[in-house]
Amino acid sequence: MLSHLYRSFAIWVSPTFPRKVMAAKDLVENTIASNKIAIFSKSYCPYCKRAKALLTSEFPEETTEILELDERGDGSEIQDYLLQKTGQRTVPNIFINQKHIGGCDSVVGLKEQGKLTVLVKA
Ligand SMILES: N[C@@H](CCC(=O)N[C@@H](CS)C(=O)NCC(=O)O)C(=O)O
Repeated sequence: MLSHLYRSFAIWVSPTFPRKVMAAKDLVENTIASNKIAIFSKSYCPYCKRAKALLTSEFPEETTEILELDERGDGSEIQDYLLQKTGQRTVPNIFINQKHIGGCDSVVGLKEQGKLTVLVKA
């Protein structure tokens, strides 16, 4: 418990902390802005695998970027920023046409309701 508190404090007082948070914010916003489909994922996550498979097979022609947060040094800053932006901490965290969609359940639900293509082609 004490070591956890110390670690949190050490991160907050670190001179690189504000820079890392800003870099994560810019990266997330640029990824969303420059792609039709942006998927913030973790490589081992089954929900992510399902959502990635669905979106890449349904829309292979669309610009899609997938960031695997567990394979990056800045993954936790990205996840923190996504929580701040969307209220969602879990992955996958998906954006289509710059609109926040949610996770795997949301994408599968939209597909089942026949609403996914409309969102992507908007
Ligand atoms: N209902 C969610 C489930 C997503 C979920 O539980 N993802 C796990 C990874 S498999 C997660 O984000 N856990 C917290 C974390 O990795 O920080 C969805 O459909 O996307």
